[in-house]
Amino acid sequence: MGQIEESRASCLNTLTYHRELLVSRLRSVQCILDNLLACGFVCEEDVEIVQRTITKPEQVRKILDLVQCKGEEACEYFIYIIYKVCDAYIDLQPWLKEIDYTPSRDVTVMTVVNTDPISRYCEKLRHEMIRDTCFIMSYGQQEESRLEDLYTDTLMELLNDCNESLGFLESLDQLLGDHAVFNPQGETIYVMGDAGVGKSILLQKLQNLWSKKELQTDAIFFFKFRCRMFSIIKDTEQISLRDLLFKYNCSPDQDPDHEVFDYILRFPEKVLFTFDGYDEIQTNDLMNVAEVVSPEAKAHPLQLLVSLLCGKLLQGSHKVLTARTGTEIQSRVIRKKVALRGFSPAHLKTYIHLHFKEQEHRELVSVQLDASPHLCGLCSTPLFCWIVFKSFRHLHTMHDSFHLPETCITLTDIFLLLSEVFLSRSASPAPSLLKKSSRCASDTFKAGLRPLAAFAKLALQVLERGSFICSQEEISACGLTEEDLTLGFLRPVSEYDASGGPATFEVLHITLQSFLAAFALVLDEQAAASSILKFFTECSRKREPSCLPFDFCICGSSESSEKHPFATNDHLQFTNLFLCGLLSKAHSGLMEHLVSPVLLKKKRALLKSYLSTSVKSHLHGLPHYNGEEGRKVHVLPNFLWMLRCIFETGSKDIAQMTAKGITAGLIKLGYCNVYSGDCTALNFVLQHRQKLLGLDMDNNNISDYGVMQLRPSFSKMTVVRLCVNQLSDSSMEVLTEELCKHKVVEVLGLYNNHITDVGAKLVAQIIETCPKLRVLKFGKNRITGVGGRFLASAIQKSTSIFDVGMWGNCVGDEGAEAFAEALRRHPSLTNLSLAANSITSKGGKCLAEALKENSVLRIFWLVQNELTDEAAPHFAQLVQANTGLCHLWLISNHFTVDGIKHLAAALAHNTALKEICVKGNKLSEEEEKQFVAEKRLRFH
Ligand SMILES: Nc1ncnc2c1ncn2[C@@H]1O[C@H](COP(=O)(O)OP(=O)(O)OP(=O)(O)O)[C@@H](O)[C@H]1O
Repeated sequence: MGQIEESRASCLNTLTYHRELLVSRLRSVQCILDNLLACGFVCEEDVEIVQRTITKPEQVRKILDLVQCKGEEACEYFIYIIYKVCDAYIDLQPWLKEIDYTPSRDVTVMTVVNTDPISRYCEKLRHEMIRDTCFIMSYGQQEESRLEDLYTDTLMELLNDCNESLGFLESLDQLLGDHAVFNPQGETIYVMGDAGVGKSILLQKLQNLWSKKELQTDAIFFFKFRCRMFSIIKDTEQISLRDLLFKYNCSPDQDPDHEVFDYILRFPEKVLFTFDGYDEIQTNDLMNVAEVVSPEAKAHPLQLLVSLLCGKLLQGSHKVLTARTGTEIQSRVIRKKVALRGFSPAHLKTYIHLHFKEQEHRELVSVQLDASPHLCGLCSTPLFCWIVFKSFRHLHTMHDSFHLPETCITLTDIFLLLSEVFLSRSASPAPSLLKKSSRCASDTFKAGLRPLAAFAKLALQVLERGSFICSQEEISACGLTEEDLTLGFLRPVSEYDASGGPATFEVLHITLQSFLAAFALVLDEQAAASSILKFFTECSRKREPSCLPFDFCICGSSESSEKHPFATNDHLQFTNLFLCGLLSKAHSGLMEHLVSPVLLKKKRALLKSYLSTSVKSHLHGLPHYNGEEGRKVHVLPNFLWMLRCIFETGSKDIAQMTAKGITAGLIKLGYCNVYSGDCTALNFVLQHRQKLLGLDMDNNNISDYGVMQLRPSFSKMTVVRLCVNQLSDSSMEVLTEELCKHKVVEVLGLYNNHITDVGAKLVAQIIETCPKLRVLKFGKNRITGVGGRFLASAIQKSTSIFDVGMWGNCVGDEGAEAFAEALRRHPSLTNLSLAANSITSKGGKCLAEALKENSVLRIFWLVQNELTDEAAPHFAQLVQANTGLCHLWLISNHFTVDGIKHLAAALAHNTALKEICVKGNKLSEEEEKQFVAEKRLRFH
């Protein structure tokens, strides 16, 4: 009791003693008053008196006077409020620590209600965010799926500023963390990915986790924006940062003193922003928009956006920005970069499980997918996967016999399926009545032609004026009724208009808008037939972006945004692609029901002739250069779009002509954002190739499905470069079968994939069987000593191989010993890297001993291993043996000055060695200096 008394007495004293500090730091007066009133420590009149006082410090003084005169209990309760509502009294938390405050048992039974505007606002934000994010955007308007029921992880690859892979994110929490930050000054986390890969859904998941307090972050405010909104606002409209935050998200209630905004300005690090779809901003020169530095100033929302991204406004706030791949963004603002790569095979399995509740459906779909790697490739893009699954479910429910198309389904097929689902919904009263009826797609399209044509016309109109949004008037002008809107092609949008203006709509997905626009071009019987080519012309006018990794980062130049306002023109490319699909022979059966066959034929001929001419001129104009592997050509992303279009047309003639037109011996498609679905298109062309060809597809996203699609083309491939492509052992099975059958491969690049010892055994088979194989790049996989043994033993038997890269595996001493055996008197190997392979002195000794008998090896990399001075005498003997070795790389091992002395002494007996690099070993700067005379011993 005595102790409690003492602590109570100390609360009163504490308030007196720290009065000045409390007066200057206590801000949220209302919450204190509300609680004091609720507990009866003050009365209504007291509250009024305090509220009548004008300045905040005066109000605090009054409250302090009141509680102090009410006694110790009131004083302790006063401190307890500050302790409990820590968000609102963040400035006083250090003070509580300083006075070592712990609430007494008596006070903890008292209730404290958080009526602070900041906390209330955070609650409101979370509440609204939960409401806005718990469902995945409804495509059919009738059905909605809960995000948590359907969200499936996707591959999230971390990239550096030159777009080189830094591995994969394991969870969404890591997105906001410091891992893989390459520019600490930048404040924006940049998430990029192709159409439909799940950028918006990823943000939605992030928002949903935050709203449920399940995201690891200190952010207590979360503002979400869709970028297309920024350019929809009139040029003349000027708004303040406060309006941007509060009008376009939610606004604080009962905050007469603007405490929420003040708090945001004071603690920007508590704020998290997401900006979705930066590519959708329609402005000519986004990079040169004038920045705003004052939070009070009014400016166009785009200026506010750019200023937020650059950290001129709310510096220190967290920002996640998404955009389509290829969108140009100033690298100085980017903190870290993540590329979304869609569903992996394991993710796809999970998604099947989540999507289909019925076991029968799950099994049917799995069987059909297993039979078609091409379909799996397409389904690695979540949007396409969703459409395929949704169509399957709908059509399977309606018609007993529905199966997914078996061979070579195209993107056009996928969007036709979606349209059929939409149209059939309106036509069919209840699925059960129709069950077992046979499906007739052309009947569904014929019956739905009026609304379909109207939606298509609308989509084209909107696309032509470079927009994604349409008004109610435009909708009516196209002849669409309220009932048509329920079909599912459009959805209402509210977030663009803060003032509650008339309703606007958007097509459910931009890619669907492109599809509908293409449909309109085909259906149009009024315009000249040649108008189908308008977007081709537009795309070819645009500056061709480069595939090179570093070019992507160089931006900010005004020339990049030429005539067309969009940052990328993917949506136009997609329109062209769908046009090719709709005009293909494969779809003529359907299209002839919808448009006059004569006109259709005319349009098809026009398209074919255009494609032929442009493929020819494209291939002709590509820059060729001579490299080690012969005459090369580095193709540009436009070439990829051409391949996609050719595949959609299904025209063997054009494919043949393209295959013939490739005059170079090697095509480089590195960093071109090729995904697994594209490999079918590539194969469609390459299968017509007679001559041998090298294919460099390093740094793409083709996965095992892509390799399966390329299977027939491997017969002609001399160079197979598939580095950084997420390949697993199953790809090695395909490669081994094909390459060993045809035996023409000379270069095999498999660096940085997910290959294990199982795959290494298969690759060993390739080395043994292919007599022309010269180069093997196999670094950064998951090879241990076991796999190392297979490879070394195969290399031992090869007489052609001269360059082997094994950097960054884990072959250890077991692998080192095997490689030592292989190297002893090996006839051809001149360059070997066993860097970063956990090799200790034991393995190092074996290697050095064996190499004494090898007179062919010129470059030997043992960087980043665990060699110590114990191995030094053996390497010294190797050096002394003067075998012909020119470069010995021993960087970042554990040699000390004693070990290096051995090497230095041995160099005196060697004439062939150009250098031994020993940087990053265990020598001080002073110790390194004693070797300055030996120029070939390099520490830098
Ligand atoms: N992680 C995921 N889990 C489940 N479904 C997903 C996921 N990601 C995407 N989807 C499905 O794919 C559809 C399209 O995804 P989303 O709109 O996020 O693509 P996007 O990358 O933003 O495309 P765009 O660049 O064309 O706007 C979603 O509506 C959803 O049905």
